[in-house]
Amino acid sequence: MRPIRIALTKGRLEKDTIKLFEKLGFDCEQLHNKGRKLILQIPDANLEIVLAKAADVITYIEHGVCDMGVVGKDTILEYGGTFFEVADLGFGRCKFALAGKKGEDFYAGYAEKTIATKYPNVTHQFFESKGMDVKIVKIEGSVELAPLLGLSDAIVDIVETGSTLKENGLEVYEDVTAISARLIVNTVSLKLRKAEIETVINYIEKALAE
Ligand SMILES: Nc1ncnc2c1ncn2[C@@H]1O[C@H](COP(=O)(O)OP(=O)(O)OP(=O)(O)O)[C@@H](O)[C@H]1O
Ligand SMILES: O=P(O)(O)OC[C@H]1O[C@H](OP(=O)(O)OP(=O)(O)O)[C@H](O)[C@@H]1O
Repeated sequence: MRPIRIALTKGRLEKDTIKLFEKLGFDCEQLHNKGRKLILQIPDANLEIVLAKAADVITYIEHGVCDMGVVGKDTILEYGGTFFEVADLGFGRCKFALAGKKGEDFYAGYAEKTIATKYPNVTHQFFESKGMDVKIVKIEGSVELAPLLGLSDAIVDIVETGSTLKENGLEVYEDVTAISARLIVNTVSLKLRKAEIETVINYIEKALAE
């Protein structure tokens, strides 16, 4: 049987996830010296680590080719899917916020608003919950440009330190939802390899409580 596979979101969540694995006592030598390798071993724990883009972590878990995953709540809210969300890992903290040019009253006037975002589903749900019709424009990155260039009235985007907004003359109008990294598990794996997966979850929960 193959080792339990954990899909790890590349980029901002990588360092803190490795720190957590080290706290569990795992040998993370391969993770530290990965070079361009995408599949790495934690030999002493019989775990295999797969490095993937955020949305792909969910895809690999849903298809059952990875058993567990570490992914931001932002990705879970945007892409959804069938899996168990078993723990809030407490790192990767940031938030979704509605933001726009400083000093403007977003809710003034009756004209339909245009919102630019990398997260159309989160944005749709946010405005639907307010009973407000908006036009959503999908942007792939540096979403802050959209209101500055006059493409949108506001953005829904991730805010962490707030520096990107501040340095571009923008401000938060309203918080949408808090975000942090989550541990997710394939529903079938949790049944078929229950003991092994629960051992990892228990280790993680113990480390988080320390
Ligand atoms: N300032 C931030 N901006 C974006 N994501 C953040 C931030 N702080 C924490 N995160 C978390 O880190 C996760 C990974 O973000 P990262 O920017 O590394 O990859 P990404 O969102 O796929 O972006 P890119 O397409 O630029 O690689 C996000 O899904 C989110 O949960
Ligand atoms: O509040 P801050 O600490 O400034 O962080 C928020 C910024 O970081 C993210 O962008 P990222 O760097 O991932 O680039 P992107 O816009 O190309 O996605 C996010 O989309 C914001 O632009």
